[in-house]
Amino acid sequence: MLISSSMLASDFSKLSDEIIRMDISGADWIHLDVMDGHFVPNLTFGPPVIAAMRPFTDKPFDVHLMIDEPLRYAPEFLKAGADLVTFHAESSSDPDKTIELILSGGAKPAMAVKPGTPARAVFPYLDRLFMVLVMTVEPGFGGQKFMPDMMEKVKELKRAKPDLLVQVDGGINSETVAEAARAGVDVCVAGTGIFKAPDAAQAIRELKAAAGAGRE
Ligand SMILES: O=C(CO)[C@@H](O)[C@H](O)COP(=O)(O)O
Repeated sequence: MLISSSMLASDFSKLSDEIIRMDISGADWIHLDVMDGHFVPNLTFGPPVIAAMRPFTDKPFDVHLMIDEPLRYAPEFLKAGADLVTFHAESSSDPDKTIELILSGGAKPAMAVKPGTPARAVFPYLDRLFMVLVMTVEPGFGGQKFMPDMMEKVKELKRAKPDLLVQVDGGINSETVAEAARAGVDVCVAGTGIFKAPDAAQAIRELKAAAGAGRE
């Protein structure tokens, strides 16, 4: 199980230290939640802040765009150093054009579905997607409860394309990570469970161990 640590739960007053802390704690990817106040009822950060964080780690930047117009803004996120760009099936941008743009910028494209959106919304694009993100909470805020019903979507996606990476995001802890692993999830986003733990490295190790046990 890969762990993508969500900077949404970090201390924003010391982002460079927090990135370094995740780097040395064993996070596989750094998850960056971009919210525009329209697509979701919250605002976070944009390309300049991501570009400022970029020099502090070589780990992949996993940028989750919770914005209305990913096609319009994706070039700025590519320039800021995004390695993966995830946009939502519910956004107003054309998915084919958005995928093309991300690929032409040298990054990996992914699509996300909110809890109320069926997995089949991304089926037409699966052949060009590196990953699908199944939201396990309503996007917008950290610290919410994992929705176990979403595991059906994970299984459906894996049946449709077995080598697709499936990511889940929201409410991940040592119990829910095992449930996700059993369903076939490859990447878990975790914010609160890592940043608020007394020892982030231990929290990441525990998540990975629990996922391993869940798969057995
Ligand atoms: O995208 C989001 C929320 O919209 C997530 O990345 C959360 O930030 C995950 O946080 P926790 O549930 O682990 O606190």
